[in-house]
Amino acid sequence: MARANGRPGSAGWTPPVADQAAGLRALLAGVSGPGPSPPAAEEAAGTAPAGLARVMAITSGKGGVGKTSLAVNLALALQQMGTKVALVDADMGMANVDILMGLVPERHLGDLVEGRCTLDEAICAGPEGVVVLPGASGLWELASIRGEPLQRLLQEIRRLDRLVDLVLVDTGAGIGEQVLTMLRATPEAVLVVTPEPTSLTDAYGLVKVLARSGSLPRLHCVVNMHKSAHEATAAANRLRTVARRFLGIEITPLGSVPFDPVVSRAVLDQVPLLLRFPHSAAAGAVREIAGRLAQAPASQRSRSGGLSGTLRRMLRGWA
Ligand SMILES: Nc1ncnc2c1ncn2[C@@H]1O[C@H](COP(=O)(O)OP(=O)(O)OP(=O)(O)O)[C@@H](O)[C@H]1O
Repeated sequence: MARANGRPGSAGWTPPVADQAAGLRALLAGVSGPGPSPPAAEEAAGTAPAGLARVMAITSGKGGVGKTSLAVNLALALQQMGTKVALVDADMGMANVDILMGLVPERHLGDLVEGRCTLDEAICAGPEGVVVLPGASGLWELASIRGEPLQRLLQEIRRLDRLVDLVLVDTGAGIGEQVLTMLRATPEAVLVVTPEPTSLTDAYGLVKVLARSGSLPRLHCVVNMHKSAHEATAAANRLRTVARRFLGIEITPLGSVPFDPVVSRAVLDQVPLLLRFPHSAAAGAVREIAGRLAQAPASQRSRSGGLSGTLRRMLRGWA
């Protein structure tokens, strides 16, 4: 469980205190066993086993485009709309979901992967009841676990799959091996770009590498930090058009978030934008994107099985 940072000025949400942590534990206790493993035939047929969470990566070709800010605030917006959300910080180099949410986690994903703690101990109660699995390490370690420790981990992750409706995974940026392995295994991904040519080029580069591997998630895109609606539309269209024309891949635009100085102020306060500046233009834009995301049909391709299914595919990718 996590401690709150207790920073003065962290207004806008009540940080997790003992009873919230206990509430989360109680919720997990209600999800008693690991549940049935999704049968191989079901997975091959591409039908999602009932009760397992939809999984979506939040990724980018270039760093610093606002991927983590979007992941945190999308999680909040969706939760406020009634979707139960878990946010997994899998950005190993720059794991900072906890910082943006004002949490001080005692455990993280790496501890769970290496069997040093249970899921209950690794997760934190974030604002609005978002379940947060903080990062730091754990992805490389995943590649080498086998046998009994792996089965234990999969059981724990299946509990998370049945606790929430949606798992958002904040990945690292770029085309590193960890990110690619994760994206090849993930059913859906939101590609975050800014209107800058470097961001669009790097995003296209990422899609191209994934396309060559023949295994890529259903792709959505969000244009962040735009200066005008026209600029945002032009950027989304450019990315869409080149991906369709040269790679034969569809990227569905989900909307855009304007450049808004309150985003950085919320980061400084370590309070998510949606709670610190709920009436800002950027917060409104995030809520619109969340609405579209909730409406978009979940991917049913042979990629079902919640986060535990994604994990199994990642392990096959590394094998
Ligand atoms: N819409 C926005 N308007 C203004 N500033 C923004 C906006 N979105 C993000 N930022 C700022 O951009 C910076 C980078 O954001 P963030 O850390 O979320 O990006 P990232 O893509 O996750 O970066 P990294 O690759 O380092 O993980 C932060 O200072 C954040 O406050």
